[in-house]
Amino acid sequence: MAPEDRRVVLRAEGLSYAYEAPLFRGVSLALGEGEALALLGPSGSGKTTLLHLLAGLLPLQEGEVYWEGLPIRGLSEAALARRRLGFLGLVLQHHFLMPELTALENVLLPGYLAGRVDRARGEALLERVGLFHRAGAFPLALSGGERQRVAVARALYLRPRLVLADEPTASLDRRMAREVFGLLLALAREEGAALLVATHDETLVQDLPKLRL
Ligand SMILES: Nc1ncnc2c1ncn2[C@@H]1O[C@H](COP(=O)(O)OP(=O)(O)OP(=O)(O)O)[C@@H](O)[C@H]1O
Repeated sequence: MAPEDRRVVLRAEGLSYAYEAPLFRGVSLALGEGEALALLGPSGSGKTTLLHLLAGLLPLQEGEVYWEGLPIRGLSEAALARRRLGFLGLVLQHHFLMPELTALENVLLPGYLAGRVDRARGEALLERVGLFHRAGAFPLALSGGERQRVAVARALYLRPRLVLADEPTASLDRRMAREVFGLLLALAREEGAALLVATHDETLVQDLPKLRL
């Protein structure tokens, strides 16, 4: 690994993707420690597809993705899953919380998968997103904004180097969208995680560098 790659958390070179027809061509990007980048584009432009390629959830067609300098092409599903655990946090449009687990248990869930359960860390994150008092609540009893805040806390729990967020506030009203978005940005910055966030709402990302599809 070249020294300059150590601080580049995520790099993509010449990504092209087609389903039946070409979707995007030659997309390249680089994200350093603690940097944030907004991914913009109209509905159907391929934002979700690009995030899935960067997350190693969809096989690459053309181009390469590097996680901290390591090319992910050719890694097995098992190797990808193992590396993803400590490297990547995901926040999706739908919260994907487990309904049978409490808010705190949902935050701790990646810890169970990684064999690193730290209740105090989970509680501190819940407190940071303003939900310590809801730690024992089940997702059904939470508002949409509260669920997304739990999802943000869960994504940061394992101290990922990279957070990928796909329209994390699309299901929320304006005020709540601003609040959740602000928390996501602040938490990623505090934790030193690189953040790539796809959104169709330019007003949320005025201050961020932008990549347009
Ligand atoms: N598995 C698939 N098979 C075929 N076409 C697909 C598949 N997944 C997505 N597409 C098509 O690729 C295009 C891009 O989809 P994608 O979800 O990546 O875009 P997007 O920019 O995230 O859109 P949105 O903002 O509406 O979520 C769409 O036209 C979609 O119908």
